[in-house]
Amino acid sequence: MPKPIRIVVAVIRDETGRVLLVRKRGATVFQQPGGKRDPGDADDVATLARELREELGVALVADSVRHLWRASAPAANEPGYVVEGEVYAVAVRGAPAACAEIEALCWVDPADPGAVPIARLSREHILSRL
Ligand SMILES: Nc1nc2c([nH]c(=O)n2[C@H]2C[C@H](O)[C@@H](COP(=O)(O)OP(=O)(O)OP(=O)(O)O)O2)c(=O)[nH]1
Repeated sequence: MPKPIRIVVAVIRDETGRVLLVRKRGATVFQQPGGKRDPGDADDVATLARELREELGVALVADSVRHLWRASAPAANEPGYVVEGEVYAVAVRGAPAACAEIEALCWVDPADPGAVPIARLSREHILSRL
């Protein structure tokens, strides 16, 4: 078995409780904003701040960050791999927009995400627990 891919992901909610998901260019499923830790990131919060700035053009509100849990699932975009995600609830400053490799955003009701295609980590281990 290959080593799990370690990722750090964000739960960002709007005022009605909907959760922000992103779809990368070339991917079919939506997933949490976030990504792999870079060697230059001091910690998970640094990874989140960098990924949210790159993907959504927003600023992480540092004192909002709350670790929720760790969860694993088959990786959405890398067949044969498992992702192990540290999941954080966060607030951001600014209006999220699809930047860099993000092609689309969507806001879903975690209790009823509807027909949107959603990666397993998000569907089975994040949205279902919010
Ligand atoms: N960001 C993120 N990645 C997820 C989630 N669920 C899930 O299976 N993945 C998978 C997709 C990819 O296979 C891997 C994360 O890669 P990524 O492409 O988001 O991370 P990255 O920007 O740091 O990576 P890279 O382009 O440098 O390879 O984890 C999720 O909710 N959020």
